[in-house]
Amino acid sequence: MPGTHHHIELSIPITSDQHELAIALLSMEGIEYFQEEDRKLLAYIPEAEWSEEKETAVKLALAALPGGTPTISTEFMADRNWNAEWEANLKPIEISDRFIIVQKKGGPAPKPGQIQIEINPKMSFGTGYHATTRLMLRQMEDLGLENEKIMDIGTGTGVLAIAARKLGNTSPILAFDNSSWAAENAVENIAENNAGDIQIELLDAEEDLAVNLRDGYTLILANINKNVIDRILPVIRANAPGATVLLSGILVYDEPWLKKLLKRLDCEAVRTIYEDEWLSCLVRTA
Ligand SMILES: C[S@@+](CC[C@H](N)C(=O)[O-])C[C@H]1O[C@@H](n2cnc3c(N)ncnc32)[C@H](O)[C@@H]1O
Repeated sequence: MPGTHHHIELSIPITSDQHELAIALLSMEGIEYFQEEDRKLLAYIPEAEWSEEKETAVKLALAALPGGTPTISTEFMADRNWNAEWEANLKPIEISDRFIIVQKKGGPAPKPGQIQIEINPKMSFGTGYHATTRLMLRQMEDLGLENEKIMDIGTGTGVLAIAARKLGNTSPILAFDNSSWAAENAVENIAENNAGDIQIELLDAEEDLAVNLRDGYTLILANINKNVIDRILPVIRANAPGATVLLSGILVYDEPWLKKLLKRLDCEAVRTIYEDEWLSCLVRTA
């Protein structure tokens, strides 16, 4: 894939009980890559997106933390082998009785009936360490998605597409992301899990959705964020009538906004589940 992946690392000195809130606040600023450490949170922004305005926006967002904006330090991070660094930090994470996510090398044996997904996340989102991913996986468990034609919007590590295959889905899956890093990583994770025949593309949901939806997807997975969902749900409603849409990446504080959006689009919230300050909503578009 072309392009480099230089990043700015923000080091935010906060205790781990503040990580979830800080991640939520920063994700509203479009920041999606985090690493949680003992006494700090590290956040990564592509170099091209870092500016004085962005720095001000980050500081303003973090002002909502108890104690106010912490002193943030920044460091330029040249493209490098994130793989090894993430692997060193990751621990297996049990999503439910049905799913456990392990890093590439090893992990505990799954319980009877439990599905093991191996994720080597590099810098992509979707390690299972974030509540929004866990909520998606838990929603998917009992959907009976064997024959659904699935579109996975913002696939990150590819974790949801892989999970769908491991739940017995055998129909076409299109998984895409607008980050080349994620798209590359998803391809590797799919191979690692022998979850073949998943089409991975570098696409932007806000530009390329309508044309791809014409292929007749019946289940659309979208763990993204409020702003993108606000713009793409009407496109899904118009171009994939009757499809089921599984949403995540929405803060509980934004549930009233979601309800209004669904009402406006004449969609039904079939099941909403929660973890920490996040929710996932299963939506029927007709
Ligand atoms: C919250 S992560 C979800 C990753 C994974 N699906 C999961 O559930 O863990 C959101 C992903 O959406 C991607 N993304 C954000 N905006 C997008 C857009 N407009 N089009 C395509 N992908 C987008 C990000 O690069 C990121 O990988």
